Amino acid sequence: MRKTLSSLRKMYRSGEKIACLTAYDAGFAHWVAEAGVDVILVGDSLGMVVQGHATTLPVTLDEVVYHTQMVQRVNRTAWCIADLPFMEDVDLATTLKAAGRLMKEGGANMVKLEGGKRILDRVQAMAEIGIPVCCHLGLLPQSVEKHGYKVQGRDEETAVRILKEALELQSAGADMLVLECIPAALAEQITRELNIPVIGIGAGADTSGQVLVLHDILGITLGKPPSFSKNYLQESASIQEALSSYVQDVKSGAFPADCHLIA
Ligand SMILES: Nc1nc(=O)c2c([nH]1)NC[C@@H]1CN(c3ccc(C(=O)N[C@@H](CCC(=O)O)C(=O)O)cc3)CN21
Ligand SMILES: CC(C)C(=O)C(=O)O
Ligand SMILES: [Mg+2]
Repeated sequence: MRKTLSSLRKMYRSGEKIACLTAYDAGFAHWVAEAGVDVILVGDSLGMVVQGHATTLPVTLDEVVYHTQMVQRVNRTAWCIADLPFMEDVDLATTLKAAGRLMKEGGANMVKLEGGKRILDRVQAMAEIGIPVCCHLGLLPQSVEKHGYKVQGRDEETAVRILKEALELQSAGADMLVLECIPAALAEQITRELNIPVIGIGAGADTSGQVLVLHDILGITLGKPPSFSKNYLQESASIQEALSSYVQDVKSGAFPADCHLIA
């Protein structure tokens, strides 16, 4: 049976950690789901790990639709989030048209978009239509050319802004939030103050769940993987075993360990 928003909320309320991984094609989606991953993210990180680009910016809506179709053709158990690509969120009409395609053509269960204050009207409109929304704060890969791949929220002013934006996104109707590369204490505070599941990546252990990029946990990333990730294939006899270990470690709280925390 497929995870639903209500089953994810139930996990969240009971304190069961939500295990999330990216997948971009049918073969991997099958084994990721089989390993017991709760949420599959068809991330625009596909631009980097699949297409070989240096950033996620070149990824198109057609491409995310295509990859979501491949994933959803075989995924029967995981909740599936599709990323809204760079510039598909510039205004309300563009956002709704793109989100509609990810749901209708891609078969996504939820749409994720980066940013806070800037996109409040878009989050509210999607929520009113009935599109489940995941927001994304902290390090925003689509803003890399302006801000770089840098930890966000180390200074008090930015930390306060991120917390405020998280609360505003929740009020606008966000159903879930990804926090990327922020100090663990800030992620813990945001998770505590919100009443929707918060999924962390490089954000410490005290969120409702964890997400990593598939290629990073299998050690097949082009170039250096982020320091908050872990190569699970190194200590596993097969890809299937590596995926299962990741799920187990998220559920038990063994991942992230102290060595995966950003300094
Ligand atoms: N392979 C891969 N893994 C990811 O986690 C990932 C992607 N690609 N692409 C999309 C975004 C971009 N992400 C990134 C990319 C680089 C860093 C990085 O270089 N971080 C430094 C820390 C920087 C600092 O200390 O300020 C690191 O050493 O981890 C972090 C997140 C996370 N996402
Ligand atoms: C890093 C995660 C959260 C993401 O947005 C992606 O894989 O594109
Ligand atoms: Mg992304």
